[in-house]
Amino acid sequence: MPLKIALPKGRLFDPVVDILQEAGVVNKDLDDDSRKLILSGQNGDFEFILSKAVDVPTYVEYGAADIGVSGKDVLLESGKKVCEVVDLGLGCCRLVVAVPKDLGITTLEELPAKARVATKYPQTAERFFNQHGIQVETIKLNGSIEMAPAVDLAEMIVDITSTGTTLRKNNLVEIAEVAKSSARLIINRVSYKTHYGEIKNIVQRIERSLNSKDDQIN
Ligand SMILES: Nc1ncnc2c1ncn2[C@@H]1O[C@H](COP(=O)(O)OP(=O)(O)OP(=O)(O)O)[C@@H](O)[C@H]1O
Ligand SMILES: O=P(O)(O)OC[C@H]1O[C@H](OP(=O)(O)OP(=O)(O)O)[C@H](O)[C@@H]1O
Repeated sequence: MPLKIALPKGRLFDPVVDILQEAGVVNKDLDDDSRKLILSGQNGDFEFILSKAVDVPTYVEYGAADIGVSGKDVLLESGKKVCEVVDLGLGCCRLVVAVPKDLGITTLEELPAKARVATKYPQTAERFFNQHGIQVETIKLNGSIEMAPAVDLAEMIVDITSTGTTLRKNNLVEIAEVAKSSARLIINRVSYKTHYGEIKNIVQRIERSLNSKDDQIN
């Protein structure tokens, strides 16, 4: 039986495939544009499941995939029970609270009571505001979150920022950091025991490859 690896389509796909190729886990080109969603590895040793990024932890938790790659942001939000084994150091971004610049708010304490927060990450946002003793109403969106305050859907947002361009272009300013995120290698808890040798070998090859890259940079 080939090991099943769930890969996120979208922005993480190419850099993740590069890492797997550098580690010698994959030695053929994988294409996420071919409409084919299950791809086989070179010697029938792996099967690659091409999933929406947000669904990878689900495939891995249920054992439909033994291994997967997911952003930490998605892992935090999903609450799925998987083993998180390697920080791949890509897809680096931060989950932040941001408000319209012209409100002049700079801290969480200045937020209006029961403010509405638009976000793709309602669980993570709720948890964060609860921890800070702030009551909010979360409104779940699936994209273009930065638009919400401008159209009076919400007073603030919790979303990913990387370069800061999207916040700036939409007249928003960050007032707090919720979490840092990067892509993680995750393993199904049962597979990690039943296929320990094979999976450990893959993990070590990826870690060695990442370390040798770090050595070349330093
Ligand atoms: N601007 C960014 N810079 C760096 N990493 C990012 C950025 N935006 C998102 N990410 C990371 O990449 C992961 C996948 O994002 P991607 O946009 O491919 O999927 P998505 O958010 O599910 O979008 P879609 O709904 O279009 O599939 C996110 O979960 C996050 O960890
Ligand atoms: O700080 P920046 O470098 O501008 O990046 C941040 C943007 O990147 C992501 O959006 P994405 O392109 O995935 O679109 P989305 O709105 O559909 O999530 C994220 O949701 C932010 O909107």
